[in-house]
Amino acid sequence: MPTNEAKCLTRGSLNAVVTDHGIELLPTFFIESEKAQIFQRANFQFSLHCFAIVCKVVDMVEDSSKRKRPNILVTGTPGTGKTTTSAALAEATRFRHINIGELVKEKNLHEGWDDDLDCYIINEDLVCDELENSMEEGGNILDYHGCDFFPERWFDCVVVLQTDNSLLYDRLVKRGYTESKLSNNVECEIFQVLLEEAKESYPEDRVVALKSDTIEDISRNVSTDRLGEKLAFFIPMATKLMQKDQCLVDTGVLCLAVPVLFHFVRTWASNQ
Ligand SMILES: Nc1ncnc2c1ncn2[C@@H]1O[C@H](COP(=O)(O)OP(=O)(O)OP(=O)(O)O)[C@@H](O)[C@H]1O
Repeated sequence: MPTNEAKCLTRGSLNAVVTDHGIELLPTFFIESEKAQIFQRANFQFSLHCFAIVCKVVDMVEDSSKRKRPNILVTGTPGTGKTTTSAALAEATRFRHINIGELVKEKNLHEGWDDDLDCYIINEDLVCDELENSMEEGGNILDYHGCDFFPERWFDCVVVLQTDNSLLYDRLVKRGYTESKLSNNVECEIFQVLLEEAKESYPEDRVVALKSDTIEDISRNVSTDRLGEKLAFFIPMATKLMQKDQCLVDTGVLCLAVPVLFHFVRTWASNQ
């Protein structure tokens, strides 16, 4: 198995075949490199260990798909509506809304205040450590105006909100932003900095850019009509993932159980 394949693929199948020597497990299971080594040495003869192997396979299937629900990152320039959209999305999906700015403040995940930028200097490592368990579990909507320091594996979808420059300007003025903060953010929007960052940090097919000019845009972005078009997997994906996981477990067990049973019958018959 080529190393790159072993590294990036985590699923496949493991077939048990009855031979003259007993049962051999033939791995076509694409797994992480460490686990791959176990199976590269495969051609396991059937023995009492077989039961342990079956358990291991089932464990691995479960392991490789621990996340039963997707994680979504909602990003964009400040003022594009991340918090408003994430809150609405959380209500529609029943997922957890995590506002990174709030989390940083609440849990002290920063290295002090930056007077020039007028915000906390966040400690990215502390933030990632804080979130790791929840992200592994899935079902999170992260809301932050940056996206390049989160692990790529965390997200199934990265939504980049975009707002017309003059509308954004007005929103930020209403917030009382200083002139330099205003122009920084509007420039950031003009040059689509967040969209570029998202495309560089995540596979393109996971990145969705959505217009967020009006309240109607927000409701359209999280409505079921819109789900059918762009975000269809937000709600159904959780169910699909669970069905797929169950199916993989079932298939793994079935692939092994049938030949194992056959072997027992054959051994029993030959002893008669
Ligand atoms: N699509 C929209 N249409 C109209 N108003 C909006 C829209 N999105 C956001 N707003 C308004 O703009 C302001 C900022 O919204 P919000 O806090 O959701 O933005 P944000 O991107 O999360 O900002 P930040 O990054 O600073 O937290 C709020 O007053 C909100 O009501």
